[in-house]
Amino acid sequence: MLMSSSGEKRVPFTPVFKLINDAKKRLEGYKYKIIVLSGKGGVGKTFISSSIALGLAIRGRKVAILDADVHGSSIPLMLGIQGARHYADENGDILPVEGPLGVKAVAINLMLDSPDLPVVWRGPLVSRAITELLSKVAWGSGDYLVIDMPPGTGDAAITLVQSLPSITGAIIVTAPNMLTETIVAKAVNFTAKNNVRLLGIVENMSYFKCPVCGTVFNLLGKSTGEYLASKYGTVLLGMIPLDPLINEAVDKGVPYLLAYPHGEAAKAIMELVDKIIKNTEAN
Ligand SMILES: Nc1ncnc2c1ncn2[C@@H]1O[C@H](COP(=O)(O)OP(=O)(O)OP(=O)(O)O)[C@@H](O)[C@H]1O
Repeated sequence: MLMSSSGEKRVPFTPVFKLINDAKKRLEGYKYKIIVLSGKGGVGKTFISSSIALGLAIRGRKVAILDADVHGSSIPLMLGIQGARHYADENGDILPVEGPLGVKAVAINLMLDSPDLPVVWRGPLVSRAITELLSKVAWGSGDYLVIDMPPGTGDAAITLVQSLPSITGAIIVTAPNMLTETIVAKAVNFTAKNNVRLLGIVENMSYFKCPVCGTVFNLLGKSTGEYLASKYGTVLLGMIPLDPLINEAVDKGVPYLLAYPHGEAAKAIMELVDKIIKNTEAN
């Protein structure tokens, strides 16, 4: 600690570029970093990110997940670790919370006194908080880091992408007919402008298959995933059906993929995970 000439205590100020460098170094231990984004809230981005992380762990990969959706942080809920809290080691480094199947999770929600407290921060503060968080987590090493991105394509999303070393690819989550076209276009442009490879689009809440008669209903409207993928020169990685058991599992505090491994959406998620593995590990 330093003292000013008038005797006031001074501590060194860490500039943002140093935090970004520190964050990059700390994340170098992960072979593949996948960002999951959507241009619009409520399409199931958090459900898809947490399920990809768990699915990769089911396939034997060492996985970590970052909940960067600061205002709508719900990864802990989806992983069934809502009551857990982050601790720091003796160096002050933040330790990830170990979730099911050894998935390491980092989330602002796991640092709050109560998960119900709103995070009332404006854009610049959110960006700084994310960078600072990334620069202080003892991530260790592993195969995959999945990042549930902040909603939209604004400041927080840009800062995050700039703080990550060598992003393997991005997955855009969409849902049928939710004004998808412009929203997906924005997300696609975001990846292009930030030089991130687009792995593909996932259409969530694609359809509902009646468990009794097997009839398929397009409850949210006609699927647009295939059309959007071809329009933006990418692939449709998966169509995940609506499954009421997802919220039932969340309410029970158990991840859906573990509670209902034979559920309709679980099968589609595991197919998606296998495509991700093929796509990333072959390159
Ligand atoms: N395929 C699905 N079938 C049924 N319910 C789903 C499905 N996908 C997500 N949900 C539910 O929809 C709600 C919104 O999902 P989620 O929180 O993942 O969306 P989000 O895009 O991250 O939202 P936000 O941007 O508002 O945080 C949750 O209650 C989730 O359990």
